[in-house]
Amino acid sequence: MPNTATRARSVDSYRATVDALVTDLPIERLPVGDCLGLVLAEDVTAPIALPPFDNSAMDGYAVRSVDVVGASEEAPVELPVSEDIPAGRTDVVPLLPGTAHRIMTGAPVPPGADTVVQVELTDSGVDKVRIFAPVSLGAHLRRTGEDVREGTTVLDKGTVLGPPQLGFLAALGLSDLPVRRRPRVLILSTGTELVEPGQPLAPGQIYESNSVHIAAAVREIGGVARVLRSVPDDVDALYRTLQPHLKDHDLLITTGGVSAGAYEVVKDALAGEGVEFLKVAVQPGGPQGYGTYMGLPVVTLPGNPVSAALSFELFVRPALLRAMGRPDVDRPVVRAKASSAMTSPAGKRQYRRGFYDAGSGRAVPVGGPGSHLLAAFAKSNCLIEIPEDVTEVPEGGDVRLLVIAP
Ligand SMILES: Nc1nc2c(c(=O)[nH]1)N[C@H]1C(S)=C(S)[C@@H](COP(=O)(O)OP(=O)(O)OC[C@H]3O[C@@H](n4cnc5c(N)ncnc54)[C@H](O)[C@@H]3O)O[C@H]1N2
Ligand code: MOO
Repeated sequence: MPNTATRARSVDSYRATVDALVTDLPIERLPVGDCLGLVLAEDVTAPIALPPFDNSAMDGYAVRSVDVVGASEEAPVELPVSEDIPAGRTDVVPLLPGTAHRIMTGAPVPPGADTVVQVELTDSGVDKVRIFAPVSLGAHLRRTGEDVREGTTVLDKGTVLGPPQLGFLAALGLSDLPVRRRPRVLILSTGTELVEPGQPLAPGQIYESNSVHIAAAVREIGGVARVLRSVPDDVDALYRTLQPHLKDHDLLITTGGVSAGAYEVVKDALAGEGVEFLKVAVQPGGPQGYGTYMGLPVVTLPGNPVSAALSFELFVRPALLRAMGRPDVDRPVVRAKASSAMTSPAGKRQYRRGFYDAGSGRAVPVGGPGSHLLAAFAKSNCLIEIPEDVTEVPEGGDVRLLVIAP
């Protein structure tokens, strides 16, 4: 008697299941330079003002504006230069009326000065300077607190820390930040046919690529990926490989060995050990598994490379981003016109690899629906979503896209 298929879970329901598996990551204080892509766990208050002191925006001369009124090419104003103030000078020497201090960009403006004359408007004198143009009061001064006032909230809890935010927080003197730490993801590929890239390939063997893709996808969102050497279709080898690493990770991702064949190593090893196997109504990515093995949350992805990648994209990526506290768990969605007709199986949500051209508003399917078509995936920038109740999309039909690359 043929195996009767149990009803497949919907994409949305399975996404919620995987989301619930991955717990929120703990809050830690991490060095500011290690926080790229992480999320602030508390509001940040400015411990100092920015700029912290009045300083010059130009290389030139600090003066009193009244002393240079009426300066021109024909009638330059000459002032004695009594001090030289490079950036970093920390002692304070007031400017006396009728004198100038030579000053560099970023150096503190001396008390008494209210204006900076840029060097190009002078003869660059060292002991005395001739000024050839009038300068308006306050020119080229960067005032204390003009950017940030001390004690104000400058970034809110929940802010994603990109280069501008990190540079700014460093400028405030913050050496470490309260963030949800990176998820540590353990990755294990399975399959006796797999060979590491760089090694010779015997007939019947293929290069192992899933772990490279999944690890890169984990790192792209700010996670820490640890890739184990792939295991053959041997349950004991799988247990032995996993055992030493179960403790220090937040999630285990396996690929392969979850469908209906005779050598399904992941299913054989983990079914009954806290991991449940099921079918999801999606193509690619039908056979899936999830659960907790020896205390470690596990997601078992199907082995076909596009299936594994899409399963990560649809189910695991949003769960990890949410656990990191990221507000932006979903890919940008756009609507476009299909450049050619497509078919899709009834009752399954299909994700076709595609190329979205924002200029024309068209989505071009790249390659077919097959879950082995890696070259097409590598040339795609979007996933074309064909809903469960749609079996045919006509040329020019309206489609929804997930934008996955620029
Ligand atoms: N009788 C059935 N057969 C299959 C079904 C089914 O429902 N009934 N489902 C098919 C679908 S859909 C998928 S997806 C695959 C999933 O199978 P597994 O998870 O058991 O994956 P494997 O059989 O181990 O591998 C599938 C395919 O992918 C290649 N592979 C595996 N791992 C890697 C890797 N790390 N790097 C590169 N390529 C990899 C492997 O060589 C196979 O060609 O099952 C279908 N079959
Ligand atoms: O569901 Mo499989 O993942 O289509 O190739």
